[in-house]
Amino acid sequence: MGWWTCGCGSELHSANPSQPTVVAVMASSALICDTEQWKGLQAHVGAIQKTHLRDLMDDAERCKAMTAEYEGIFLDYSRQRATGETMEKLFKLAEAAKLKEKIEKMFSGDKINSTENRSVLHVALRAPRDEVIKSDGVNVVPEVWGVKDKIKQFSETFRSGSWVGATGKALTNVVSVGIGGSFLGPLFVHAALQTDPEAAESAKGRQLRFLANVDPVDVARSIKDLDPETTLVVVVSKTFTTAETMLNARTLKEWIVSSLGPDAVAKHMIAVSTNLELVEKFGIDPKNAFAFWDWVGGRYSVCSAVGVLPLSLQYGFPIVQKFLEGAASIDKHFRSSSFEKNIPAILPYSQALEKFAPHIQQLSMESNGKGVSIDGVQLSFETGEIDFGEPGTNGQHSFYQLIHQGRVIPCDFIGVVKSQQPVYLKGEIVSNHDELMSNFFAQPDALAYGKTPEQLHSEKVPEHLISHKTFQGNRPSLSLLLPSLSAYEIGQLLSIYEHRIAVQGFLWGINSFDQWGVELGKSLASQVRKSLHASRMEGKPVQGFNSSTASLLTRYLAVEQSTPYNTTTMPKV
Ligand SMILES: O=P(O)(O)OC[C@H]1O[C@](O)(CO)[C@@H](O)[C@@H]1O
Repeated sequence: MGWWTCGCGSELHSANPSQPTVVAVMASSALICDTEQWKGLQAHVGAIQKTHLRDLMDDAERCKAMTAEYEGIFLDYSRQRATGETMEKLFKLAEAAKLKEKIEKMFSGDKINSTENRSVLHVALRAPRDEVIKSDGVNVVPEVWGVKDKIKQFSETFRSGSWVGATGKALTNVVSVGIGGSFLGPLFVHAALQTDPEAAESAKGRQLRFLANVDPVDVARSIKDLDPETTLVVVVSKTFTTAETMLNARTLKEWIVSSLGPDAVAKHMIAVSTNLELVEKFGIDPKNAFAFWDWVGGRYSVCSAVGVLPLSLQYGFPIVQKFLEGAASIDKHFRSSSFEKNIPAILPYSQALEKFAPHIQQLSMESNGKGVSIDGVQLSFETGEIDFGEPGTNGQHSFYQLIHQGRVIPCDFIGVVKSQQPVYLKGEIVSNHDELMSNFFAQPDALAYGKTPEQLHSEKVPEHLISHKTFQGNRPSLSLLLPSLSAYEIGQLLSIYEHRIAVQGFLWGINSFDQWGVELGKSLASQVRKSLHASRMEGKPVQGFNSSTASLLTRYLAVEQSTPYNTTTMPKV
């Protein structure tokens, strides 16, 4: 597994400075930007912008101080445009935002997702069996372990070959159907485990695939070369109403039924949901349904049956349990360490972001892309980040030019000391992993230092191309170095970023756990769906849309599709 870089659109201190009255203690509906601490930080940051990272990096004491370590995970944030004074001011800001209290409320099951009146308890999903975490006065940990025990048992039966399909054959392939949080988290963990030697050994002879997008081409990809006889479909949906997931689930049901008959569904389809009634209505045996709870946000659900079930089918429960233990270790660190030493609590100050997987993109952008405070007050500063990234050196051959000489985009570099798959070729200067990591160590300095006009002169760059802005550097980043990347560290990494995103939301004073925005697109798609149906089936003209959408739809409908509407057609690939 390599390393990733990440970007975002803004920095904390670029918030709009025109704020109303200064208040020292925040009233419940006051914005964080109205506090003295925010304004003090803003003024300080304005001053620090004048100091180049080259000069900040000259101070070895400062560099040493701007690090944190936990269980061998090492964070170096010295390439942030910040000093010890900045950090003090940030921690004061955290106090003003009541960060400690908010973290405690999350762990204690308070209904901090106030718009949905829900606790936010993904930490309970990885809590040890004897821990007590209450929501609505009820300890949820035994319920969590009840589902985990059921998954353990089911996955052992499945993997041992005792669970047989409709034709008596053992099942070796799993297609997990789900989208958003019901897909991206499990995909990330699967991608990371796939190359871990221990996990790979456990997964020998098995396949785990995902079907998320509603494009029929993706259906074709997900079942290419699979035989329904040896395939198990896991339908994963918190609500069991998501249009894309349900259509994909019905499509794979048809794939199974048309080949093995209707009774095969009981052996070839299982589900994960909070809505067990709808699971049963769909035709899945309730015995083969795995529950989770409304206090688990979709995008925070990878540690529930959403991830634990498909991953246990592929890798076995013991490996997945190690992943959960890794996440739990960070939960403990996050809850109990002082902010100065607290890795997830320090990360957000950098305002850089990761995309070690598209999972983190959803986690961050769906959580913190908000325009009002948790009390509904319009924000006068921007929240949220635009997150993107690439594994290893891929980004270097793609978007890094923008980061080096174009916009300032703070980055996180995530590296691993021990490769999952070490390679060394006799005669090569370095091992393949050292080659990868050479770039991990070099890029942050290239971003921080850039090139001075003197250097450019000595490189004989034509005079007219040289200015202090040619390659100015001063681009912030942070480096996170993990000892290795086994299931345990994968869990740790996940938990670090989950908490990092929560801290950002707590500081900004927003609700990171609702997602009203995405609902609008869904309801508009539903109008289009009705219109397409009416036009295709009843020849009705396109109506009720603006002229642009109407003409796009008319153009789309003008071309006859190769799938007639009244017969079932399946992918041919
Ligand atoms: O698990 P469900 O209910 O199918 O929802 C899938 C995804 O849709 C969203 O609600 C919106 O994209 C996500 O928050 C969620 O992860």
